[in-house]
Amino acid sequence: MAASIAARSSVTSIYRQITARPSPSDREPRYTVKFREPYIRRRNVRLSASVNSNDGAIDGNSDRKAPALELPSFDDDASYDVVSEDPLHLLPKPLSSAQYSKPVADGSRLRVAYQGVRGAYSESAAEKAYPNCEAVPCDQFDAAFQFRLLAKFLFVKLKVSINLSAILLFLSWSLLQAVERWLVDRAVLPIENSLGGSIHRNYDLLLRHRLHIVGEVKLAVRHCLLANQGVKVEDLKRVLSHPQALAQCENTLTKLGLVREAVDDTAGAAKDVAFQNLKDTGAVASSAAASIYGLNILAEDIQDDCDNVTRFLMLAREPIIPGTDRPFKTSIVFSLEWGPGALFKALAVFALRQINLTKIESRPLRNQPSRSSDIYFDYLFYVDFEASMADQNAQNALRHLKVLFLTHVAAECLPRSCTFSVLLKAQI
Ligand SMILES: O=C(O)C(=O)C[C@]1(C(=O)O)C=C[C@@H](O)C=C1
Repeated sequence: MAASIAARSSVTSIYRQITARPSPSDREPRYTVKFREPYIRRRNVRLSASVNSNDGAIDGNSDRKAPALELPSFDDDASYDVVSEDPLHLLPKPLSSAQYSKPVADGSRLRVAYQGVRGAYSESAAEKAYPNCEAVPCDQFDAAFQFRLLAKFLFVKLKVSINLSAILLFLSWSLLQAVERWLVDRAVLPIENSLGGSIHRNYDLLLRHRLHIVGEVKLAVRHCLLANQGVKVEDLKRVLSHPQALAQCENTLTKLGLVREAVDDTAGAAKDVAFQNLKDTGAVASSAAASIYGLNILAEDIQDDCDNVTRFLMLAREPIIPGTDRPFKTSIVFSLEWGPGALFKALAVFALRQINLTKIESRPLRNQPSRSSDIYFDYLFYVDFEASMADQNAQNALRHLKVLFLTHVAAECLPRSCTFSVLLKAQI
């Protein structure tokens, strides 16, 4: 009987000890799975693979032995491959392609929320991805929305037309909640920077929200040191900015000996400096922020590397179906049962099919009981690869991944995969 993982919001799983045991009959180690104490895994990860319960064991049967885990073979990997036209029912759902700059169905402009105030880099990213969009500034906090009923009352009952950004800011609605609650059509989320690396908090946010990646955009980020008119560099004692921006300007700020203070976004820093007419405090922000808030540019291009690029993801409520007519990129997230070479074997399913990986990131899996030895963590692996989910090759790779780690080891729905996005490179 097939059980859909997606249907389970909290998946009961079991703690297992994997031991490698040399088998007398062949030279390759065989892995046996020994179940120990049961525990509950509560994950908010959207899962869309299905698992055959005949394989055993999401029920926590403590004596069940799992079959041997086979190593991925470079000779017989084709045995996992199918050429059928419709294998998708076994696989993570294919998601999204992009709807760039198209008006929404009612003819109005696409509303794209970004975190921060006017002049933030995220605003430029929104405008780059969707040139005719209405970019909507939004609060960053991921807090629960306390005024939902009030907003519903205003919008639905009184049909009040109020400036959207004012409402979003007033209500402290988070960026991603704004999309989820249909106030905007897209959200822009910085995910990675060429100097600072991955923006981990935003990786975690991807899993906490029911949104799909529908595109990405890369933006050259050129930071300026801004101050009020008449203020000189020597007058400055502190500097305000977003933590990522402060980190990207580490060398310059260290040379200047400025005390760094983190705020929610770069443009917000510029706004604070201007509105409070601060004389001993500067801001690291864009030249656009300088002109919006009437600040002077004391220094340009102060980032540690002149090629400073941030990659932003575009998120939407609805996925769109990937095709094979253009190049696609797919993002998946999964976790692995630990054991020798587990990650190597997982990644081999892509290498075997000449599928190029463009990014791998790991994050600790939260709310997990610690393993007995206390030295192992569980991880979520985020992998981006260059293929479309409509491509048979990509489907086979994910099937292979599933066979290796779901059917054999897991009795318990591992990998807790999979796709939360497919995005279209060609249009970016
Ligand atoms: O503060 C801003 O202006 C942002 O858009 C945020 C952000 C980020 O989170 O990385 C975006 C681009 C730059 O890397 C610095 C800051």
